[in-house]
Amino acid sequence: MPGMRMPGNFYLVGLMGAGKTTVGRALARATQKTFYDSDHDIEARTGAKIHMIFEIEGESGFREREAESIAELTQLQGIVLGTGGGVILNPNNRKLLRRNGYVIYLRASPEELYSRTCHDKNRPLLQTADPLGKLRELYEIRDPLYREVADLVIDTSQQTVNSLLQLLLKELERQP
Ligand SMILES: Nc1ncnc2c1ncn2[C@@H]1O[C@H](COP(=O)(O)OP(=O)(O)O)[C@@H](O)[C@H]1O
Ligand SMILES: O=C(O)C1=C[C@@H](OP(=O)(O)O)[C@@H](O)[C@H](O)C1
Ligand SMILES: [Mg+2]
Repeated sequence: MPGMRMPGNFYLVGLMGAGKTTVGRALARATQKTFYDSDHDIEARTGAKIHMIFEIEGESGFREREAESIAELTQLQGIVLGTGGGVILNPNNRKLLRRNGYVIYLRASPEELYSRTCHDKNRPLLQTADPLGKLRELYEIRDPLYREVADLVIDTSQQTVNSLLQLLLKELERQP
């Protein structure tokens, strides 16, 4: 149902390859909200790609920049926010997401996530000898954290970006 206006903010969480950026952009268009992505925000502020920030400042430097970005983006109203997959590791990020928007967890199996991300070089955590093993490890650690912050869990298995969008719009319409 394109063009449907809904109140508030929608925040998308999930692992790398879950579709936060792609589905988030489509959801923003359909709900007439402005789309933001925390990774794009960090790249715009620094003028550097995510993999470059990891190379220069390490994961901890990236996480600091990510927390700054989340603190600012969660002040905005009427947005769809695609977060980075590791955003939920920081308790303050989790608090800000829960407090300021409706949080949607896009779930997928490590195998599906692998098939969606295996050709992309801009995800430094997956540039290892065993990226599928890494995704399995991250899934174990993070799935409970995504569920902790989520108002809605959507299984993205066997769904195209468009069918997910339709499913999401139907679910969101039912919310008070
Ligand atoms: N439901 C889906 N089915 C198939 N491919 C998908 C789906 N969601 C996303 N993708 C593809 O997977 C890749 C990663 O998507 P992206 O939106 O960047 O994920 P994230 O931001 O969660 O890491 C993109 O090429 C995107 O087109
Ligand atoms: O899962 C993670 O820790 C990360 C996910 C990435 O975003 P996507 O989930 O959009 O790929 C990006 O923030 C960075 O490479 C770290
Ligand atoms: Mg993304």
